[in-house]
Amino acid sequence: MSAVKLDGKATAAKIKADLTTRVAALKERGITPGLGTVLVGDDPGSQIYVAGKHRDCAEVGIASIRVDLPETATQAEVEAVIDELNASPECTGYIVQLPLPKQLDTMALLERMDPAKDADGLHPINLGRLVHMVDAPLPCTPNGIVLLLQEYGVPIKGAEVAVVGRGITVGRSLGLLLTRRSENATVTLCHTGTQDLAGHVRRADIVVAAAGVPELIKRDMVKPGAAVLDVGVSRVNGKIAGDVALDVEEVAGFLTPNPGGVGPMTRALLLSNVVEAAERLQQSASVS
Ligand SMILES: Nc1nc(=O)c2c([nH]1)NC[C@@H]1CN(c3ccc(C(=O)N[C@@H](CCC(=O)O)C(=O)O)cc3)C=[N+]21
Repeated sequence: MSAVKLDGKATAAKIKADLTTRVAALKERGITPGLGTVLVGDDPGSQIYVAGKHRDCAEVGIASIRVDLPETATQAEVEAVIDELNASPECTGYIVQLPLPKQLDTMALLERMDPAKDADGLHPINLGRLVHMVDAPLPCTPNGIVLLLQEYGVPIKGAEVAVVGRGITVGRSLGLLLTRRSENATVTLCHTGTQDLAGHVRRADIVVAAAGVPELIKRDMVKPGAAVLDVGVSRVNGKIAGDVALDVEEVAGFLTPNPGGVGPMTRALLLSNVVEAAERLQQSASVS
């Protein structure tokens, strides 16, 4: 047996085509969506991701504003950039690339952002709204994972889902998303303190591997026919190493390629958050 490919690249292209139309409509009404990125330091991986985000923006007609700070940047320096982006009418949404260098207080910086411009959906107010199950910009990777499953008709309602990894950007947020009434999945959130990882993964209809440990999910841990999503972006000898072993392909019913799976979806949903923020701006401008 071989798994159906959950093609994130193709699904992201469809999302971007829709966004291109909406961006054109916004521009006709005098609003140009603009994404800001704040990158601190010179981690090569982060440089690649940020460059990719600006390319994506150009592709759908979103303006972009790139702010790069040195590895040694102080809290006050990053705060000044955040204040500027909060105030800038050209910037309708922005992200602070994570992780930040150790000297910086990530939580204080996230809290300083205007939640209405939070393109990552990681501002504590917006994550709080997700906990409360009310409308808010959603974290991009979890949102992309749900849309990819829906695109391929993988049932979410009632499914047993093993999420491996409890990071804010993926695991923890995805648990919140999948357990909303509209998704109604049953989620087991596994982490480094989990006693029997293989046991939890084996019961799952959907496995999301977001631990950042190469080949953590092995073939004999996967229930035949399960949908497996690989969020791993570790680099081994310069090549992307996912959290899922390659031969999982032989037992899974659905599998994301990596690259070409979850990554492109994350990027498309970032653009979607920027467009939605601009559309809300346009709506509030037209009623007042
Ligand atoms: N505030 C913040 N928001 C983020 O969304 C965020 C972040 N910080 N820090 C780092 C992670 C990582 N991340 C990726 C996004 C796209 C790909 C992606 O598109 N990858 C391509 C391959 C690209 C390559 O070859 O390197 C693919 O999967 O096909 C990968 C990784 C977003 N992150």
